Amino acid sequence: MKIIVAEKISDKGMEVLQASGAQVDLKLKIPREELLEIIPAYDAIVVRSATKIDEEFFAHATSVKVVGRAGNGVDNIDMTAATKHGVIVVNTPDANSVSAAEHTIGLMLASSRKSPQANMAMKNRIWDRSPFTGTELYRKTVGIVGLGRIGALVATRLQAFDMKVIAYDPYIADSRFEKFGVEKKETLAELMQEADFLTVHTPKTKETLGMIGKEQFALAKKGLHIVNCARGGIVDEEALAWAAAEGIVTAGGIDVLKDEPATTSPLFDLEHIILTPHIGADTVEAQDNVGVSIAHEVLSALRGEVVPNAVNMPTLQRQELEQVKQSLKLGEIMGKCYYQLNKEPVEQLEIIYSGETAKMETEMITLAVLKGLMEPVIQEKVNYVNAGLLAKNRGIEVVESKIADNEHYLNFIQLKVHSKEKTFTIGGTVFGKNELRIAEINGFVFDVIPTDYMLIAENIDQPGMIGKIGTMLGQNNINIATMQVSRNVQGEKAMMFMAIDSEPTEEDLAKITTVDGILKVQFLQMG
Ligand SMILES: NC(=O)c1ccc[n+]([C@@H]2O[C@H](COP(=O)([O-])OP(=O)(O)OC[C@H]3O[C@@H](n4cnc5c(N)ncnc54)[C@H](O)[C@@H]3O)[C@@H](O)[C@H]2O)c1
Ligand SMILES: O=C(O)[C@H](O)COP(=O)(O)O
Repeated sequence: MKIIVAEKISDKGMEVLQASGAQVDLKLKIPREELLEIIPAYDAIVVRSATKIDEEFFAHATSVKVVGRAGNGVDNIDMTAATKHGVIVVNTPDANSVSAAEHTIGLMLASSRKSPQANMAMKNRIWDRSPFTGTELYRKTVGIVGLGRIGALVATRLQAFDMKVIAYDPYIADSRFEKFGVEKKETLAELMQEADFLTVHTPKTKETLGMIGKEQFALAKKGLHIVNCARGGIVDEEALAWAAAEGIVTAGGIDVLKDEPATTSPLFDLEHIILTPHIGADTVEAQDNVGVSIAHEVLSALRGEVVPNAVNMPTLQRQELEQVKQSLKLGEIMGKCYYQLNKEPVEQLEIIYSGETAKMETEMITLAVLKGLMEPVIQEKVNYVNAGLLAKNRGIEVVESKIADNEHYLNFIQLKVHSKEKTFTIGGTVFGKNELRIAEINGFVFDVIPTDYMLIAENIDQPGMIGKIGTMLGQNNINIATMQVSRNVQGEKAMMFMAIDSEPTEEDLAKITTVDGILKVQFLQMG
């Protein structure tokens, strides 16, 4: 296993990676061209916010299975491209939140008291108190844009300063505002009109880029203090410069700029706006948390284990994952059967979860079914990350339904795979903790343990069929481990389901079909 660490993570994080036995190459500040040249040799890459992980990167990164973002924001990673290439992106969304929140408050206090400017004067041996009259936070109104992890930490901390906290976040429930004692504002305009201090804590998205612009500043009270410790560009830099020139914004602290690393921005020339070079997460504690967390996540993802913070696939808590683990296996096995038994392209995949399975988090099971379904016929690697997208691209409509009760089984998954001409069905259950069973194929009832090699034969329900097929397989040196026969109407079509110990050749199968009464024989590779 080879892992490249392209941006600095803590020594503790490096130690976790190295202890895994993987080859870990630290390549700080590696030029882009060089990175693209060497990346084909790596299984995983660890980055922070400075490395662009885009389509061009993935086109070169042919062996990369995991991108570890040692931090929170993933706006430097093209998630669509990662998903398309089946690469898992993991991050550490919580590990640096406290540091970012504290830096936000630090910027708010420092800019309000002009501490950095006073420090500069002192270092120039100037003792003059008069330019540094500041403003208190006490009893002022702070407007928070985005009441997520960091927004909420900032809110509770500022309440200790006796500030009135109002927030605008149209994507969260009212209960979250209530939980943090924050007054909800329905519109950004309302927030802008009431705030004495404004701080943004949204991700960088199409919607949030430039969301605090000239129009918003024009609504603000004169003397607004502003902080951006989220992402550069959410507060439009030109607009902020304009608002400062107009006396609308009189203080501010900005940790993030639109184009980083930045040496040009209208903000560099603003006396009352203090700047830091994206250091919100740069504390010993945050970097230790981030480094250790990302190391564990990357290693888990590489081993195909639980990844709690996978950004581009459904995540499950450890307990939920334990619950669905066997259903994932069952779903994948059943999905795998379709193209081995049918040649018609799938139009619609119906997945019916019933009994206890209906109460589970089934999103991942559906992905497991899709993974199994497409793996036998697709050249690209199919995994939980790209299975949904690959199915969509192949025009497969996925319909899930849940039925609380199942007459016969405690838990049951049934697939109805619809092609243009017909519908193939397969159903299965998990007995006890981990006993998988195929319980139905095309209306024939079974109780079969899926094994690596299986044969399915359709035959006329007449005496002597089992003996004939057994003899035929024996002649070809194929041992039957277990066998079940199922029929619905006496004398009509029946089905035999056999677990065999070795893989038959095409010739073996052809010979069996010559047996009188055998209608069809197909081999299934389940493992
Ligand atoms: N400066 C740093 O070093 C540093 C450190 C950590 C995180 N960050 C950044 O801080 C930001 C917040 O991180 P977080 O962990 O709190 O994220 P989060 O996902 O927990 O919260 C973001 C909140 O923003 C809200 N939101 C999204 N779009 C919105 C919109 N258009 N209007 C209003 N609200 C909107 C969401 O509903 C959510 O509640 C991110 O941009 C992250 O990258 C920066
Ligand atoms: O999103 C984050 O986690 C912060 O912005 C920190 O980014 P960094 O890891 O590049 O410091």
